Amino acid sequence: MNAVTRVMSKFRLAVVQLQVSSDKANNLSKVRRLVKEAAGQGGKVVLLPVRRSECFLSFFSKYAEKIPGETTQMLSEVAKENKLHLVGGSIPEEDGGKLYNTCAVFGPEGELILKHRKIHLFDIDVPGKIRFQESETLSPGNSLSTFDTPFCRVGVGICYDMRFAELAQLYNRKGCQLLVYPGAFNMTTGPAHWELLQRARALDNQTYVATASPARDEAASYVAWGHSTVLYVLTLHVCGPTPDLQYLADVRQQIPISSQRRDDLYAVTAVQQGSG
Ligand SMILES: NC(=O)CCC(=O)C(=O)O
Repeated sequence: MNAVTRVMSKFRLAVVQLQVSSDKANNLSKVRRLVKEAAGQGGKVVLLPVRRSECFLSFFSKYAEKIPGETTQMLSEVAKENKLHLVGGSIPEEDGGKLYNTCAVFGPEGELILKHRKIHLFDIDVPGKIRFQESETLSPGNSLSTFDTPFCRVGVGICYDMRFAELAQLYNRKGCQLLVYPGAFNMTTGPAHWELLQRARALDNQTYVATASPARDEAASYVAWGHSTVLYVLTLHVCGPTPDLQYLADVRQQIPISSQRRDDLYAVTAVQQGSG
């Protein structure tokens, strides 16, 4: 049975935007409180933002953890306590002497469903504005990451991954109805592209898209744009935090681009599915 045929038409998605600091214990206790609050309001899938360390490469090795490790153990407990799917933002992961930017996803029994390692590293140079070279510190992941909930199939990316239309297209081909991107755009690219990219991914793929950012902290050396987006969707409207899978199915039927693709003329294919 695939995700499309077994949907419960609506569910509540919660996106947590919190002020993230370098105080790990404080971040984790805020997460615990906010996920409980989201569950109390009917949240069945909860999306957390990237940790601040995503933005501070020098902190990456300092805060890196194994998975499972302290943070993911706590996220697993929180998912289990609240009986929901938890998309655990992203944390610095150390594995085999390499560092990754990794999003761990947990199910309602606290089980680790997957870990998505950021595939596209944020290496940009906008003169006078922002230069960032994640590849000097991090290694890229090599796998696509999707998971099933009782509501829909979900595709996972982290931050810069959202710029790559091909990834979202492949998730669409794999049956995803919701794409989630924990992220922390900056004050240069955020205003210009953060929302536009979400709309583009949603429109091209006729999927829901959700993003979670740390709250803006003007005192930080990397100021995140913030603007976690509850959901942008589809062709005609921006919706609230309740994805309506029936609406999505209707739009896909009304404007049936997935069956109208010219697979005889072009293709987007995954070349390999490595580990990590
Ligand atoms: N850390 C990131 O991936 C930031 C991505 C970003 O800001 C962008 O403009 O893309």
